[in-house]
Amino acid sequence: MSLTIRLEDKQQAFEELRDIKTYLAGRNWFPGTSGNLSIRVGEFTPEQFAFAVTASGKDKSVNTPSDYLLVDQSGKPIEATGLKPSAETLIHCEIYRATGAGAIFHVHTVFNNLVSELYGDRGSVPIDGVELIKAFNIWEEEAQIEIPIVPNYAEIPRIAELVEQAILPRIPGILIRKHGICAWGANAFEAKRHLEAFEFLFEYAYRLALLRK
Ligand SMILES: CSCCC(=O)C(=O)COP(=O)(O)O
Ligand SMILES: [Zn+2]
Repeated sequence: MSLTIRLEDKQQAFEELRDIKTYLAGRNWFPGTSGNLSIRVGEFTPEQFAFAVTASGKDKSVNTPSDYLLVDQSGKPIEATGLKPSAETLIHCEIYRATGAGAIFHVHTVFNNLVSELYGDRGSVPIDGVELIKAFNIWEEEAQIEIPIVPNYAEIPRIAELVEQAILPRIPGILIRKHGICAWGANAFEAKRHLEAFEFLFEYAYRLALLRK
């Protein structure tokens, strides 16, 4: 069966990507062309879906007419284009397949890199009782969560194959060690809320570790 994407759905996804890219660039969360964003478009089954993704290597603090393209569940472009999908598209493919999410945002920040190294050997970042855990729809008092960390490899398929096992049911994100965070949600609004909450919690975890030293 072939994928049919409505023009208006594609345009809406590209507009939403531009808006969130502009906002995150304003927070300086795309240093050195790092980071990538995607929004799923159309019907979803784990075997077949499509998403709009940022093109590889672009300066994400600049908006141009050629910043996004549509790819399928294997990360292959589904329209004729001279653009290359993000080098990390396969990671997005695996997250969509495993979670059915509607949007995935990946950023490199100093705090997410620091905590991924601080807790890298442990395999997850522990967060204990911080109010902002509620941004993940976890409402219990003094909730304790673990944010999973996967190793960083030069070959993206090696990272992608670790994603499914690493994902924890209540936690809408994974850290790639000394690389960055992929956060997701049912839509762009939720993925942004999750990303901001993760970054707050990473700064908190880093500063708390320093205070306790
Ligand atoms: C310059 S950062 C190295 C690649 C990376 O980790 C990243 O997030 C950006 O890659 P893309 O291909 O999506 O531009
Ligand atoms: Zn990256």
